[in-house]
Parts: sequence; structure tokens; C-alpha cells
Amino acid sequence: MPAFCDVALPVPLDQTFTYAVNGQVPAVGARVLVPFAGQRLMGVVVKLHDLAPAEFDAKPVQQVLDLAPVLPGELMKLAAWIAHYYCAPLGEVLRGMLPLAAEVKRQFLYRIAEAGRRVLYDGAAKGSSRRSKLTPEEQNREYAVLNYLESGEPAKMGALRSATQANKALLEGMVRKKWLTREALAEERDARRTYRVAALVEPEAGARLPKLNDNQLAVMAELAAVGGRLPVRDLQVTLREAGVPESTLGTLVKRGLVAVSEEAEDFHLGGLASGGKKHAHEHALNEEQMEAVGTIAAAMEKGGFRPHLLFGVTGSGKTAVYFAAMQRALDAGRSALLLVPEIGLTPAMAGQMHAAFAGEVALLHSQLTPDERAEQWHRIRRGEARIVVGTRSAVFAPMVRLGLVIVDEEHDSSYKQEETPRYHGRDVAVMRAKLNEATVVLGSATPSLESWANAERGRYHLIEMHKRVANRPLPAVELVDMRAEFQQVGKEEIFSRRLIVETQATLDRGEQAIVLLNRRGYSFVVMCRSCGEKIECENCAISMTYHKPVAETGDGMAQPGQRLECHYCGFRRTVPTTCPKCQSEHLYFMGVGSQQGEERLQEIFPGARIGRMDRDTVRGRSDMERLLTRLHAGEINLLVGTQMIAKGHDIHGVTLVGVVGADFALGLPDFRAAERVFQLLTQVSGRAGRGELPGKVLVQTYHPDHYAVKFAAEHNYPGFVAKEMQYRRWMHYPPFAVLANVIVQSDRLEEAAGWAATLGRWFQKTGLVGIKVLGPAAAPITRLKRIYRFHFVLKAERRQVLGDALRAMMRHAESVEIPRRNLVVDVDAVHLM
Ligand SMILES: Nc1ncnc2c1ncn2[C@@H]1O[C@H](COP(=O)(O)OP(=O)(O)OP(=O)(O)O)[C@@H](O)[C@H]1O
Ligand SMILES: [Zn+2]
Repeated sequence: MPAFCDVALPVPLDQTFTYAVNGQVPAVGARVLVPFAGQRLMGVVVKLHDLAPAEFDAKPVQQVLDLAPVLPGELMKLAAWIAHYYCAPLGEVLRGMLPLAAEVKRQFLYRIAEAGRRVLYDGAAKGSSRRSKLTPEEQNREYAVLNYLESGEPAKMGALRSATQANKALLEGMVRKKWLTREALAEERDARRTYRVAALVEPEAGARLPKLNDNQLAVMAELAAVGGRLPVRDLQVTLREAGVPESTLGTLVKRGLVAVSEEAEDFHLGGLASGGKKHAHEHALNEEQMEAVGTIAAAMEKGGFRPHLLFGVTGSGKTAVYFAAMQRALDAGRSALLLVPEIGLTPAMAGQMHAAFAGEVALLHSQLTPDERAEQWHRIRRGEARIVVGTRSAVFAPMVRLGLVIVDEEHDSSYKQEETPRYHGRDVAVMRAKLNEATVVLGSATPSLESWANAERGRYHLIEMHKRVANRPLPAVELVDMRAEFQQVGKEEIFSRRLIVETQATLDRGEQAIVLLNRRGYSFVVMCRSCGEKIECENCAISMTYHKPVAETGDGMAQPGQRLECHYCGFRRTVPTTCPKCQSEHLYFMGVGSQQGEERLQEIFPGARIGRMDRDTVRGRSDMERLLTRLHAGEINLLVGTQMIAKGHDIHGVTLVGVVGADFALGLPDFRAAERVFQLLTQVSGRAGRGELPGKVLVQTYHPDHYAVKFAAEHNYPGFVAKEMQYRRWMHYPPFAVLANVIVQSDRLEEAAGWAATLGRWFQKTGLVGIKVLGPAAAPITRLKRIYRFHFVLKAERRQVLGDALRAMMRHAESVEIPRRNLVVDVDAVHLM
């Protein structure tokens, strides 16, 4: 029997901790509770051994939570890889993998132990009770507990407590004295939990409309707006915001106008927000699609790790390819994992998954409660759900016989986790496939340069889909030079004359238009004309955004009132009437956000039915579904919004896309600025002309000659990458170098600056070979959430060299007592801000 186990704990320290095995030997991959710095922490056993630690006495494990490993060996390996590759503490990696924190509070079973029997039968307790600090009453309770358990049958804590009035502390004491044993009850939760759905009852033909009061009308209108059905919990959120009492729903049910039914939890996305169109799996695949599926299926058949990059233009029908490939995986008795950027933003995708695979599907996304998440996790682990669709962390789903991994919109930066462990979901997906010997497909109309380089180097097999489905043309893109516009009009306008004319014509033809304004709020800078100061957040070195009061939007959603808001930390303040610095009254609101865009559009097109899509109007999945349903139905014919509107939506009536101020981002101090602008322009353009009618795109720009803008206008991805690759090569940026961003941070400026300087001197003195160190410098955002930030950017040609340098740096930081949590190591950083 091994005497010790090494446990990975969720603490910001790059090591594991040794504990003494205490009775039950835990399995590697099982969870245990252990004492740590005065707390009880849950960790995962990573090693069993007999090597007593030299410097200290190992404390015993307090409790073994799982009899068998919760994580299969393959995921343990993946965790170790992530910890090494991203220089992240293994315990924090494992915590991110296990959605089971909720289960630690689960039921315990108590059983009488040998010593307990002796106490009960021999009265040996007398001897011990002299030393015992327990009151006679408590000792009696202990006897009652032993009596209760005498038969040998285990009992739940709840039952014991009510039968004997023993409390938890008393029971724990008995476990410590070894009178009782305790085991965690591995509760099999019912994965098929149900939830309640409210639905409008179809009135009988000829029935008269009943009289309804305002509250009742509000409920009926809300249901009608979302197509007649809504989960009760979502409905209640909306009702609460609108001030409608919850009892109203009950009244409507009594009157037979609304029915409430129970539905199985996993089906509630089916059919929503697809606008009555055919689902992806119902189309006969075209030639390009069939070829793509054929290539993927052949790879699965051959077996082994086979990475693919699926480069398919917007509207080429990539989703249908994913479905067909996933079906092939199922047919071959394997499971398939599909990662998507944000499920809430693309409810149609989830809906189609259910339509195609019904009960085989498990959804994993950030809006699940811990319990729901755990349920899905168990369904997957038991092999009941063989199709898993999820966001970033779904890459850790405990799939059984994983055969296919797909990463949709692989370029999307939401795959990057911006807290420890700072992994990239796409890259972990590729590694996961490798460990499983599975096929992996990264799909996008605008692949990241990293993935494209891998395809060029022959590491990924490239699959291309050049044409839109049904031979639909890509939209014609026209650039509107806003410098010329200004000269001709003589003043700064948000919308060019060209965009106004085209929008009017589109609306007149009964078609739909979308306008991208990629900043939310009304004005994103508030400046004092007298002293030139911008109003910044109290916590961050960031301009605050002005939000205009909106009593009510067209959706009947209550909105917070007028305010300044920091979009980084959420801090809000009232709008000052004078400059906080110089008291001048000349405050100036600059920079047009989506809220102002909507207001202006309503003035210009009073007859338009305008909708807005941004973080202020879309706060949850049901908001998004409601908006999309109204768009599909043509209820909205002019949509304004932030980059959310560019995310994979497939709205067939949209024939015009206008882009306002998207090239502003070209000026950001980040080497990926051009790539991001190209992606955004291409993706948003891709929303036009997806139905019967061809589309048109107008891009308002101050940089009509910039290659990112020009190539996007020509739908020329290869042209753009060729140019961008040159620049990356010259500048030694990824994909021609590997990079890490190291942030040194503290809530005290001197401390952050001092540590940065210390590390800077160390880098200089050490003279690492094969590494280029830029910095220390103040981070582009010098203060964030009250924390001051300095940074280094490390670049290397070889991954190994970079990792070694980072580890050496962390060791040095430890030796000079820079706390680990004040040092952020971001390997393959996506944002350098
Ligand atoms: N073979 C086909 N024939 C006709 N229509 C199809 C076919 N395959 C898919 N479609 C339809 O084409 C539309 C676009 O498909 P999809 O949304 O998968 O495009 P995509 O490649 O993912 O584009 P994007 O990158 O812009 O998200 C959908 O409405 C889909 O139902
Ligand atoms: Zn802030």
C-alpha cells in the first residue's frame, strides 16, 4: 500500500503537495479533500508513492471523494500538457476541467466501524469518556448513533441527524475516533431533468378574444413575440423586469390561454430561432460539401491523429459539413465534439444540433448552473451523450471513444481563456485529438494565421470550399472614403450619403439591412473642452462610455438609466455636468456607439423597424433568440449592432450590410490589429446575400488603401494572408515566432514598477539565448480594476526555449519573493493590452 499521494490543488503555485494516505488509498485521478493553509481544499491525486517528504511531516488526506478516477487517463495527460505548455499550476488546470465542485457538498453515508462496535458492546466508551470533552448528553447521542447503525447498514447523514439529533460535528468526531466510517455517496443524478415551458394555447376557430388586463396582455405579448413558447424561468425574468407579478401566469393558465408543460432539459433549444428554414442536415450536400465530408470521413476511417483546416467562405455551408461528419463518427461507434465560440450568440447552431441528433446531444456552455453542468458531464462520461456541443471549456468533456473534434470559427478570440489557466481552446482541442488519436477539423472563413501557417507547412490537411451554397454570389463590397465624404459634406456625419441611399432603397424593396457599429453605448469618450481631460474609470485607465437613458426599448425591456460606464470593470457613475478635474461646463461627448447609431437611424428612417444587438440589449440567450426570431420573421428590417451581428447568423432577407468605423481598430497597439479588422470585415460582409437575393456591402473607412480593408473588400483571404505573413516574418511575430506576454501587477504602483524592474535586470543579466525580451514597459492598459500593470513580451523561435525561459523567470521571481499571483504568464497571448 503506498504511503503517500501527491495532490494537485487549485492554488496559484506551480507544484503539487504530498499527503499521507489515510486508510483508503485513492486512485490517481480521484478527488480528495486535504488540509491546506487552514482550509479544506479539494484536489486531484496525480501520483501515489512511498517517498516521505524530507522537510516536513505529511498531513493525512481527510477524505477520498471518489472510489474510481473521475478523470480518465487521457484527460490527466491533457492537464499535464496544459500545465507545462501554458506554465499554469496543474491544480488550477484540473479545477477548470472538473465541473463537479457542486458535488462536494453531496450526501455522506456513515457506517459503524469495528471500534464503534466495541464501544457499543463492551462499554469501552467509559474509559474514553473520562478523557472526552463531550457532555453526557452528547455521549448519549453518540450511543444513539452507534445503536442506529448497529445492523451494519449505512445511513445518510440526514437520516442519522433526524433519528438521533447528532449534528455534523459530532458525527465527524466519531469518524476521527474511528468509531464510524464515512463515504461520499456518488449520487446518480437524473440527467433527464425536466423544466417548465409556457406556451400560448391556440384559440378555437371563431372564439372571441377574451378581455385581458395590462399584466395579462404583457405576458401574452411576450410569448407571442418569441413564437409562442418560452421556458417559464426565462419568462419570469422578463416579467420581473417589466414589473408584472408572477401570479399573472397562473391566472392565464386557469383561463386556458396559456399552457405550462414539463419538457426534458436537453430539448429546449430545438427549432428555436432558425426562422422556419431548413436545418443544415436536411440539405442534400453539394459537391464541395461532399468532398469535404469525404475527406474527413476517410481520415476517421484511417484512424490516428489527423488535423484538418476547413477554409470555407461565408455561407459555403460549413455547418452541414460538420453535421455529416459527426454523423459518420456516430455511425462508426465514436463520439464527436463540436466547439463553438458562444452558444448564446448562435442559438440556431444548438437548435439544429438537437434537431439532427436529439437525445445524443449534450450542451455545455457558460449559462449552465453548476448542477446542470455536472449532469451533462455525467451523461457524457457514461457514454449516453455522444455528441457534445459547447464553448471553450467543453474541450474537457469526458467523451467516450472520441473520434472527431471540430472547432467552428477557429479564429474567434473567445476560445482564449483570459484567466488562469490561460489556454487556447482551439489549440487544446488539437492536442486533445492527438492524445485520442482522433480527427480534428478547424473551420473558418477567415482562419487564424497560426492555423493557415500550419496548413502551409503541411501539418494540417487543407480543405477548401470556395463557393457559397446554391451558387449564390458573395456580396459586392464597396468602400466609402470618409475623408472625401467629409470634404464634400463639410461636416462629420455618422452615416455617409451612400449608406443612407442604399439603406433606404433596401427598405423600400422590402429587404433587410444590417449596420455594424462596433462600440456599445452612446458615446465612448467624454472629454472636457477646457482642460482636454477624458473622464476615466476610477479603477481603470480607460475612458468611460456614456449611455443614454432608455425608459423602454421596443422589446419592452427595462434598461438602466443614464450613466457613464467602464466597459472593462463595469463601474458606473452618474453623468457629471462639469469636468471633474477643472469644473468647466464644457463636456464634449465623442465617438459614436451602437445606441447613438440606433437613435440616428430612427431619425433618418422613421418608418424602419429597427432592432439593436449588443451587450446592452442582449444579456442572455433568450434575448438573442427573441431578436433573431423577429429578424427571421422580417419584423425587424434594420438591425444595428456591435460585432455580435457578425457571428455566423444566417438571415436570408439581409441584402445590405453597412460598416461604420470598424477600421478604427487598425490603430490599436497590437500586432494582430490588421488580422482582426480583416476578419471582422469579412465576417460581417458574409451576413449579406445568404438567401435568394444577392447582397451588397458598404464599408465606410478612413483607410481605403490599407491592405486589410482592400483585401476584405475583394474577398481575398489568400491575398491578405500572404501580405500579413510577410509582415509577421519581418517582425518576428507569430506564426514565425512563439510569444508570451508577462504581466507584473500590483494594486500598488511602486510595487508593480519595482518588480518589473527587478525582472528586467534579471533578464538583462541572464542573457537568455534564443529569446528576445521586450520591456519592461507600462502595459497598454496601465491600470485595470485598480491593479497597476507592467509587461514584458518574450519572443523565441523555438517553443522549448520560450518555456524554459519562462520557468527560469518564475523561479527567479519566487526567489526574490514576487508572489505568483502578481505575475501573469500568458503563453501565445491573443491580446497584448
Ligand atoms: N447543400 C446546400 N444547399 C442549399 N443550402 C444549403 C446547403 N448546405 C447548407 N445550406 C444552407 O446554407 C446556409 C449557410 O450555411 P452555413 O450557415 O453553414 O454557412 P457557413 O459556411 O457556416 O457560413 P459562415 O462562415 O458565414 O457562418 C444555411 O442556411 C444552410 O442551411
Ligand atoms: Zn473600470
